[in-house]
Amino acid sequence: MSQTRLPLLDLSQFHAGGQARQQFLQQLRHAAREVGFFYLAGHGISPQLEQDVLSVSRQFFALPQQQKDQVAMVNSPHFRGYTRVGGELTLGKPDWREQFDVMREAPTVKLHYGEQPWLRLQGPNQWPDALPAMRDTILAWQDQLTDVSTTLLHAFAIALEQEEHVFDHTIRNGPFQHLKLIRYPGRQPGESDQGVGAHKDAGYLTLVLQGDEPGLEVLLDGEWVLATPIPGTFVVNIGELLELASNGYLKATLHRVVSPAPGIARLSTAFFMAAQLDADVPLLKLPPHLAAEAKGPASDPANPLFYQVGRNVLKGRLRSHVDVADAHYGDLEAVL
Ligand SMILES: O=C(O)CCC(=O)C(=O)O
Ligand SMILES: [Fe+2]
Repeated sequence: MSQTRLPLLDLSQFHAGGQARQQFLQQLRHAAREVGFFYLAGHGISPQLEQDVLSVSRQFFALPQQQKDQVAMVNSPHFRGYTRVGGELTLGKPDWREQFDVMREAPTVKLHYGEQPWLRLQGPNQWPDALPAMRDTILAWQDQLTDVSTTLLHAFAIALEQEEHVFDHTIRNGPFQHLKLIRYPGRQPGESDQGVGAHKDAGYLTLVLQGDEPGLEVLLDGEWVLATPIPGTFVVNIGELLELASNGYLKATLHRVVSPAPGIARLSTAFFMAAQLDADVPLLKLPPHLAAEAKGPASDPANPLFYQVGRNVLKGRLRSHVDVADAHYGDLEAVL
């Protein structure tokens, strides 16, 4: 495994304008095209909020198992709440991490016959009674990460020589937000080291906050490269929606997390932003010099992407959380 650094970009250069902005856009295009991953500094999110999020996450995972299970995801048709170690699958194998999933806080939609099944993704989050401050901290975090992701989406549009607001109609009613608080326990001898198996993310963009422990690895030119945590930065990666929108010009890159050594736990938060559920993936008209390099998205025949965002998101959720699928979507699995 290599220790090579991923590119590091500074978002304050984008806001500064002039030469600094041009340099940022050039670096962004290069990082997203060649690597699919980069560190982001200068994002403007307060270090205090970051500490509060990691602290509430630590407190949550330290709760007695029975209290965590009170907010188990299997209670929620909206895929919100707690998943035990081994409860989520990647490539059909259990991931050795426990996690707490949050999305946009919304009322439940009453589904009528013939309506789109992905409407059922909308609804309330679950929150543990034991941590009354958790809700406000985590929702503030989700909102701030949404703002940073939206700024990045504008920057991507410009970097691809599009109108800055070319993606806005796909997030106008509120992009699809999905936040995970994650804890990777140290592996015991003989146990699997699949913290999370090799995968690409499905949305537009992902922002990962790593605590102090390394573990996130990125596949570059056939080699797993460690994304060493850098304080004050997020790791940003391109998801399959941006790859699809740019006809493969931008790259969604495989990555994984290797479990920490025995006795060490790794904390992270991952925020995935996609287009709103009722959107279709926008297909950009690239200028000829960029289009010449856009060879189509690298799709996995075993897991075809749908251009309809809600359908794509629901398919991903059903594959990852089989218990939720069985409990709440038994009637739909054949359709998807
Ligand atoms: O925990 C991390 O560092 C990354 C997690 C990840 O890639 C994911 O959940 O999609
Ligand atoms: Fe990921």
